Amino acid sequence: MASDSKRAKLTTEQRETTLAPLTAAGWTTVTDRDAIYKEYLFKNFNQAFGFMTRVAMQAEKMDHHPEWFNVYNKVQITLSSHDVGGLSERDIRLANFIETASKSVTDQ
Ligand SMILES: C[C@H](O)[C@H](O)[C@H]1CNC2=NC(N)=NC(=O)C2=N1
Repeated sequence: MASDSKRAKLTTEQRETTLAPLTAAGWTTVTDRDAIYKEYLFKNFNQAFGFMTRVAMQAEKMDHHPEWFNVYNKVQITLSSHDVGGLSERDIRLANFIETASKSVTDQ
């Protein structure tokens, strides 16, 4: 049951409660599909790639992977659950992890 709901698309009510803090943090809903998006800017490539490394480890742990694009200090991320064709709890969990990871980026 719990794992079923994690696999299911978010309900309207879940969207209102779980997406609000992410929207406030700069995530937007994608217009042409059921997905969320945010662009992160870091100081340099090292910071961007360090951040991506943390996210990659977590994504692998969760078996839930971002669609992303990186050029130098810019990382553009889209999250969606391909198996259900839209947003699920896994996207919310990964987005929240990504937010935390982005804040702990420091100079190496
Ligand atoms: C076989 C494996 O469990 C699936 O392909 C996983 C891997 N990572 C995934 N990532 C995302 N974003 N959506 C998925 O549906 C998904 N499915």
